[in-house]
Amino acid sequence: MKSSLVILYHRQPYDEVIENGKTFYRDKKSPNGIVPTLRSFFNSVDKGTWIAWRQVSKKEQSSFQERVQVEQEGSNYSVLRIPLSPNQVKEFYHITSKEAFWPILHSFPYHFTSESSEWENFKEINRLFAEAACKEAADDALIWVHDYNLWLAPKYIREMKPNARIAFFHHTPFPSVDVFNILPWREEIVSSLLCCDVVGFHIPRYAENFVNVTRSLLPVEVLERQPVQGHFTTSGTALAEPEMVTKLGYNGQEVTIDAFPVGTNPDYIASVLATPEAQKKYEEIKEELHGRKLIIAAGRIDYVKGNQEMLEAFGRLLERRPELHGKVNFLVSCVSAAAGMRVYKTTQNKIEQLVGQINGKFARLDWTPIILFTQPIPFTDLLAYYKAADICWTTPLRDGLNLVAKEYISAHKDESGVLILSEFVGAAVELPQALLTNPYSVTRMDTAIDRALEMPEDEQKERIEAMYKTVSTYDVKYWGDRLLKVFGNIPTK
Ligand SMILES: Nc1ncnc2c1ncn2[C@@H]1O[C@H](COP(=O)(O)OP(=O)(O)O)[C@@H](O)[C@H]1O
Ligand SMILES: O=P(O)(O)OC[C@@H](CO)O[C@H]1O[C@H](CO)[C@@H](O)[C@H](O)[C@H]1O
Repeated sequence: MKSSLVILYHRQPYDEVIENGKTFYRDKKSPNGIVPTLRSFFNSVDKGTWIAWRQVSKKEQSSFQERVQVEQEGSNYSVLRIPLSPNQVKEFYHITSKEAFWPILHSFPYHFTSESSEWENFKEINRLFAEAACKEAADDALIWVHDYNLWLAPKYIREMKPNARIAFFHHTPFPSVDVFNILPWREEIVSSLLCCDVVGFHIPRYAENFVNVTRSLLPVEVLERQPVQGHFTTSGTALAEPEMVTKLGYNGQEVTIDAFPVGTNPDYIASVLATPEAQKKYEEIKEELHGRKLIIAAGRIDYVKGNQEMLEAFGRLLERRPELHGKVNFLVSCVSAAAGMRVYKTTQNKIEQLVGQINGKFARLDWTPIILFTQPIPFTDLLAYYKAADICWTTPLRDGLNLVAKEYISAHKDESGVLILSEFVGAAVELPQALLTNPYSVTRMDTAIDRALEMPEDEQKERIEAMYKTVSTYDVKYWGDRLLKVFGNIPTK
């Protein structure tokens, strides 16, 4: 049966685990903000298909099962898997996506290398995704493509299905025009995105950057420009934007440009925290702290996440304020998102070296300042750590949005807590009540952690309350509905 909603995202929505020869589909362990978002989204639609890749070795080919039916958390959808060889995956994701696109998307041009990239392989995999989508989609279906790994899918879909309804959501930052245009394949990428009916970004700044790139390369027409609406900060912080282009014309296609940041699910977070398991974990954490303050930083191992700068700031804090010795713990949960990422090895080594240096310098028999977790934390436990943490320190150098920040706020509803947030993450223009800081500045980082440690309880509660109102209004359902409204007639539950 054809599907009314076809989602294309390169990862599968679960971890495949083989036990005693049987395959089980378990919740994903490694950090990734898109998978839980899209899984929540599927809870509100009736049927649908998620197209992803799955690595299939030669000996697995004969038994490979293309389609998996997912029935969990009240949702019922199928996952259509595109079989890729280990080499195709390596070239598509670990190298081309992570060593060429990723540094440019996050404005690290000196990390960029295209020599090892396989553009033809990238094109072929995008074409396979497009072919699968066109086969799966009903004539009036919404085909929603996610993130940079599938930049070329819209072009192929438009060629195969001229009347298809195509949307694209860009989960990472979209950099300024002089950074993006470093990519040798820039024209092909933006002309593919201009085949969409809607191209969505987290925040207006990314949307404006995209429009500037299209105008620098192609004869696009600006059809509509509007003042930035809604809850976004429009000036006074690094990623603020007062107005944005909302409609472009190119090659006979009218393209709606929209900014709607991914949300989290505060009610679900509250329900998990209310379970006996979460409450038990929370009590254990508080007991092990013996009254010490807890700072948490959670996320993936990635140079864009700024863990090195945060650890260096924490080291300066202990140097500057000996009265804090024995009084504060810094829990750094820094997980490798996937195996085979050679770009992140250097970052992981640096983090481990810094943790060792700082602990070696300041630890006592009864106090180890930094606790480093390099394994994924089960979501229930992670929420308990958020709840127990007095401060959440989230200062990436760049980050598309950063759902960790929104999850921490959700876990602190009606309570005190402090969020230190980088100005260079998408969420910063949604959450002006966070302690916004510039992770590129030593002084600003030091000031931020000092202020966080000294913030009066009532001020903490006031800020958390205001931020909770934002994350609970602009939650993951709001995000999904925003697009469904544009396309109408997608059967929802
Ligand atoms: N140590 C960890 N173990 C398991 N999940 C984690 C860990 N740290 C973060 N996460 C989860 O990973 C996701 C990270 O999303 P986000 O902050 O948007 O960054 P990104 O999508 O770039 O990884 C969040 O949903 C968070 O719950
Ligand atoms: O598969 P990856 O590691 O390339 O994906 C990175 C992606 C999913 O983890 O992260 C982006 O999407 C998140 C959800 O929109 C966003 O919060 C995050 O900032 C982005 O890095």
